[in-house]
Amino acid sequence: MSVAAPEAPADEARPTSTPLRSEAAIEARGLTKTYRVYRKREGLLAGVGGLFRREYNEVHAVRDVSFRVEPGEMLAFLGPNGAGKTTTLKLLAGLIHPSAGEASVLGYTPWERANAYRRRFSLVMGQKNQLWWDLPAQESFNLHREIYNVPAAEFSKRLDELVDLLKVRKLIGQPVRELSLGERMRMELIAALLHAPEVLFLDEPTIGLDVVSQRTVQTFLKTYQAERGTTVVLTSHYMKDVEALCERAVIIDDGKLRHDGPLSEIVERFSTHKIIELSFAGEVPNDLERYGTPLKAVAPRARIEVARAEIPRVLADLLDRHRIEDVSVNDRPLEEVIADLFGEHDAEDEAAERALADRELSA
Ligand SMILES: Nc1ncnc2c1ncn2[C@@H]1O[C@H](COP(=O)(O)OP(=O)(O)OP(=O)(O)O)[C@@H](O)[C@H]1O
Repeated sequence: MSVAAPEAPADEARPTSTPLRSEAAIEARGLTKTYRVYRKREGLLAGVGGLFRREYNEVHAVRDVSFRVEPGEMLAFLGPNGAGKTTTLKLLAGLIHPSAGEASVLGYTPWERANAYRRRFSLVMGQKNQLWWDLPAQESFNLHREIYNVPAAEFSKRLDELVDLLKVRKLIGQPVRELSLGERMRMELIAALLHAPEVLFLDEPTIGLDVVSQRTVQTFLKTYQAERGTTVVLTSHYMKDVEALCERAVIIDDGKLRHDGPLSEIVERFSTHKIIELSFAGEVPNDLERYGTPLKAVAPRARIEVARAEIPRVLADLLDRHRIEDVSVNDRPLEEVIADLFGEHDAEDEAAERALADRELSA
């Protein structure tokens, strides 16, 4: 006689879809999200008609994206504005359903929204305030303790460590609306980490922060992640965050995956130019444009940006025509390569402006 095993409570149930390969902390396969956006038609008549027969446009936010994140890895998830980064993170956090494809995070299908999964990850969005605006952060932390069922002793210990690491002990009793953007982001991070998630999705955690706060957040994330082995997916427009924290990057553009590999390969793969640095024995010649684009430098040194394919010819020409004491050929900084790739030369200004507008809206 066989006895049916009692059914696991829906909450705790593991995903029922076909298990994906291996023990990756996160795996996305063919992840696709298409939004349907109501198309408003011009004119009164058309508007009235639209009440009866709605027309929609499709926005292909994420198209057939596949990648893996290993346990304990910190992955940079990069792309220009509107590339589909936030949508991907929302899918992985189970906030929205995909139009097609599969994903597995810690063995769960995110959009099945098992409570057991919710307790094991956190999503921090730099542009969204998740704490109670009018209450001290401490109150929001207490609420998180209740929601996530964190035992009191563990909660106190973690909170103690986090406030020290993020240097906000004196501020946790102050209403959140009185905090600076940098202080508020540190509180957001604390709230996100109080239940010790194994996976952390960070969407622009340093957006709009001043350089000092940016560095505090970076240092904190680095220390915390190294100690806890948390798996992190980080989106950021600040390449300094990315360079400080991640070794591997996935790049998406227009919803499609364009690169998945070491950060160092990005420069190799996408940089069309290199920089020749020269130290002249005499005067710096005034016809450097013939070799490429001269960059700022102090005599007797000079820097020229030169197309990669031209480097051997330009070097030979320079050495032939001038007395040169020292020469080196260097890659362009990652920040510049990414900015070119995304056509976002003023990404930092743009990000700061967006954060400011966001702050004004929520104030
Ligand atoms: N709820 C929605 N309804 C319709 N379209 C949406 C919705 N959310 C996002 N989109 C669109 O999907 C595309 C991808 O947006 P998403 O926010 O994922 O990009 P992103 O890479 O995070 O951009 P950013 O760096 O600017 O935050 C964009 O064209 C955006 O306008």
